[in-house]
Amino acid sequence: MLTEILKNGLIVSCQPVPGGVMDDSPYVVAFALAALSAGAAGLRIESARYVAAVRAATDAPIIGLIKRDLDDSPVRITPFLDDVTALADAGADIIAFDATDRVRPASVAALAKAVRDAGKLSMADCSCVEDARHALSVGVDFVGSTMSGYTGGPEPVDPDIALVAALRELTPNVIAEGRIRTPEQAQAAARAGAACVVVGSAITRTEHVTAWFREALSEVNAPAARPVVLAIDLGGTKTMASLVQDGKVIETVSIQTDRSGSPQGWLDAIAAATRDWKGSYGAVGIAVTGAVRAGRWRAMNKATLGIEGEFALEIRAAEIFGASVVAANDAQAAAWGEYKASEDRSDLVFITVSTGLGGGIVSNGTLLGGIAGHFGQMRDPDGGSLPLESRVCGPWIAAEAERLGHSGEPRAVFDAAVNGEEWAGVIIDGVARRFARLCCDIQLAIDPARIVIGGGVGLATGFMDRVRAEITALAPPVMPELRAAKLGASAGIVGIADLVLTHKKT
Ligand SMILES: CC(=O)N[C@H](C=O)[C@@H](O)[C@H](O)[C@H](O)COP(=O)(O)O
Repeated sequence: MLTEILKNGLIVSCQPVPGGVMDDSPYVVAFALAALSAGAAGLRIESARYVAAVRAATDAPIIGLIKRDLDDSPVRITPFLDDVTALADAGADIIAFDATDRVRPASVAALAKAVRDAGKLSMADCSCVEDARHALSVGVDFVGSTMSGYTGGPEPVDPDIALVAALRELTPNVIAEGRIRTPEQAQAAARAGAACVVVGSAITRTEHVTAWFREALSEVNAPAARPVVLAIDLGGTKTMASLVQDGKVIETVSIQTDRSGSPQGWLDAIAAATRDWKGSYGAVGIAVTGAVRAGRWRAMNKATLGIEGEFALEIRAAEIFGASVVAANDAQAAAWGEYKASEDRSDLVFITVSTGLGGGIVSNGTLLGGIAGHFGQMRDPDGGSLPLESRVCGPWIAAEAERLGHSGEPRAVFDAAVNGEEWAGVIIDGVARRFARLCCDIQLAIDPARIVIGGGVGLATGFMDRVRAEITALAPPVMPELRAAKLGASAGIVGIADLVLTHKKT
């Protein structure tokens, strides 16, 4: 009977802004009667007090709920069994309760039973299909999309029509609810299979509707702001986060990367360090050590940063930062930064040599994604099973120096080489020779117009000259054109910030 009345109907949720000027019985009753006079099929009313007041004014179907803010549970909508009784006594026909899978004082099954025992119908406010499946298995009468978008992460703007459609696969008793703000969205929900549609804020929260219009108007008059990007460079020892606008770094924070931590922990730490910037950026770019493919991150060398399996970096970061996210390998991002920093639009290979050896390739104006440019993982013909980067990096220079009884500081080894100390020259030349071979191989494989070199070792005094000398000695068919990187440590930050705006997903 009730199901028939509500079929294809509009339910108006009359929930004033808590503590607002309309948060009083006469307003709630007036909203309810006004909605019914215009053809609403039912009402959704919060609190036993307001349910009783509306029930005294109309016989129309009422979905009742009680909202509570609990210390020990995130569940807000009708958390207690006593709430069910209070709503039933106040005259609700349908009793709605949160049916999400979270820490809660009363189980979904117990609430459904309490509603049944009170002789009322139940509505499970769900956030996903699993919530609904469970709620139906314990005998609820209606499932609603009410909680979609409210169980963590940023609040979406649009209604979850896909969830409505998915709920319809489980039962015909689907109520679409949440962020339905236009007649077109209500139609979309009905077309997706909703038996009835709840509209709240758009009809009965004057403050919200006013703010929507005010914000829309202020956008028209605001000067065309250049987008600000939160750019993050997550490395094996240090993580940098900057606000970047128009290729310029506005502000930067730096934190240690907790190497024993996890990707989720690293993102949480960045979110905490950049908390004050929330709201001042519109998109997020993350450059990471390791490989990124289709937004998913995995380690290439677990010694640099250990990640178990694959991590859904773009999706998780979007949840945490509340903005769209583009992720890329750090050296690829730096390659893109160097490409954009120069006027030259010819193909470029970027190689960075520091604690490891990484790189990126820009071909035909496009940054190649996936593992393209992971030169450090290529085989060293004289290095046995070790990857090339284990003998073309700062730590190897330091280890060799120590083995020969000298200071294990790469910079000191370079200084000694510049000063003509033979032991140091031998170490650096060994690195330069392997690096020169790599450059010649890259030239044969990709034939870039230039190879841009960065990193603490790559840009150390005298290194590029030694590499050029080694290349000349190899007499390759085409001489690679070596150039020094321009951006230094900010290349990754600037590059990923630009990738975000050009949406160059890797
Ligand atoms: C998540 C939650 O607590 N939702 C509550 C449920 O009763 C209300 O605050 C919403 O106003 C109601 O769901 C209608 O949605 P909208 O106001 O977006 O049309």
